[in-house]
Amino acid sequence: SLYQRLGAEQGINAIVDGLLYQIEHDERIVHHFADSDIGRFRAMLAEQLCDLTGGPCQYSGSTMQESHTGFNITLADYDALVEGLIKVMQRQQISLADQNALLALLAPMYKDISYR
Ligand code: HEM
Repeated sequence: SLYQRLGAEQGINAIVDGLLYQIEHDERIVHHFADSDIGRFRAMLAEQLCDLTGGPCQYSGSTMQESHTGFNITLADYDALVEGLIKVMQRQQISLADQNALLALLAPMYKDISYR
C-alpha cells in the first residue's frame, strides 16, 4: 500500500512532524493555527493520512468541512501548505510517484477545506 511505501507509522509521523515545522515557519499560513491545539492537529492528521493511504487506522477526527470552518482558507493558503508537504516528502526521499499519489488523495478535500 501507499502507507507502506511512505514508511508506515514512522514515515507518516515524520511527514506530519516535517509539515508542522514547515507550517510553523511559513508566515503565509501560520496565523491560521494561532488558537489551535497542535497536539490534536498532529495526531488527527497522522491518523487521517494513515487511513487514506491504506494503513491500519480509522480517522476519528472532525470532517474536513467542520474543522476548517471559520478560517476562510484560500487557494493560496492551500498551495502554501502543499508546497511545504512536497518539500518534506522530497527531503524524505519519497518517490515522485508516491508523492503524487498522496497529493491526489488530498486534492479532492480542497472543496471542503476552502472558503468556509
Ligand atoms: C489537504 C489538506 C489538508 C488536510 C488533509 C487537513 C487536515 C486536517 C485535520 C485532520 C485536522 C484536524 C481535525 C480535527 O481536529 O478533528 C485539521 C485541522 C486544521 N486545519 Fe487542516 N487540513 C488541510 C489543509 C489545511 C490548510 C490549507 C490550512 C490552512 C492553511 C489548514 C488549517 C487547519 C487548522 C487551522 C486546523 C485546526 C482547527 C482547530 O483549531 O480546531 N488545513 N486539518
